[in-house]
Amino acid sequence: MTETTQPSIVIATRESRLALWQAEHVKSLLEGLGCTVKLLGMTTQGDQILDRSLSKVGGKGLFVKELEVALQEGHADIAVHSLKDVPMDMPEGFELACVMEREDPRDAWVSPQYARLEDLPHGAVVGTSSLRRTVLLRALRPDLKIEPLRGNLDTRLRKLDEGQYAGIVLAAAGLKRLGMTDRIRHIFETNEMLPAAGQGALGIEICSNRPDLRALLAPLADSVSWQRVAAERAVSRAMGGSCSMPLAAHATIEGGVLKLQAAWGDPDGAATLVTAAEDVPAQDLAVAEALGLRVAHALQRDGAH
Ligand SMILES: NCc1[nH]cc(CCC(=O)O)c1CC(=O)O
Repeated sequence: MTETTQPSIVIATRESRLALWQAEHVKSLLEGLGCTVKLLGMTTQGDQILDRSLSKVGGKGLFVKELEVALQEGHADIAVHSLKDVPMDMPEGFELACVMEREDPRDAWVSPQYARLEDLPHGAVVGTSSLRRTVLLRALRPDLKIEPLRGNLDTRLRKLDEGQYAGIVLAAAGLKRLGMTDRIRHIFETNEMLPAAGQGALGIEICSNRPDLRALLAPLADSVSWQRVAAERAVSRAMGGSCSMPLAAHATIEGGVLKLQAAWGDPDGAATLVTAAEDVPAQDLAVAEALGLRVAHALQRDGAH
């Protein structure tokens, strides 16, 4: 009799509540495919450095480096990431094996007192450390005082509850995943606040020398989400994107049309935004990435740098 061994997978994950939820989510999907799955929790530099803004200390890579080392050394097989936190170009030897079905990509307004941004008194303090959210907030309400807010979701909500801010802006996806939709007062439409490339989407990273995992993970991929995110990430890549750049990119696929919008704001300048939008018939990842490049060039032509 032949014995079939079930694949056994170790997931490297950060230990914030959101990261653990995301890893557990992938774990249960993989178990549904017959795998045995364990989590390997770890702390990254991005989790430890909380007193400085990420754009100053080295950016997105800080949240993924330790996980990649665990993959490389064989302590884990896959890493689950919020794609928003994953650098545009993976380091040599690593790849994105799949992009999964996307949560709501939009930003949420969270405030105990004020239902809408419009309700804030003149000069109110709003918390965010995201340059993108800062320039977009400034475009909506130039009078607001934007102050830094770092830390995981629970830390940010605690700081809000301590009264340091009139309100804060967070990704709707994180709040929804953690069952905290009751904290959301308003979800910004994408024309009010254009989301970050990849926001709300999860990706699974593997070492490129593990084609077995590529095949195993294929059923978890969502083609529509992947094309949208590929277009958005191509804008960031072409702009030299890191989180020290105030850049927004958001794609949709409706009626077979891939539509991409992007915005760039001068971090030190006035409340003016450079925007660009284009669409193409949705086809594959290559078409999505080419669209991203065109939109990035349109931004650059109009003054983004
Ligand atoms: N930068 C932290 C981060 N990375 C991903 C999310 C939200 C979840 C997601 O985008 O999938 C968040 C929190 C936030 O921006 O409010």
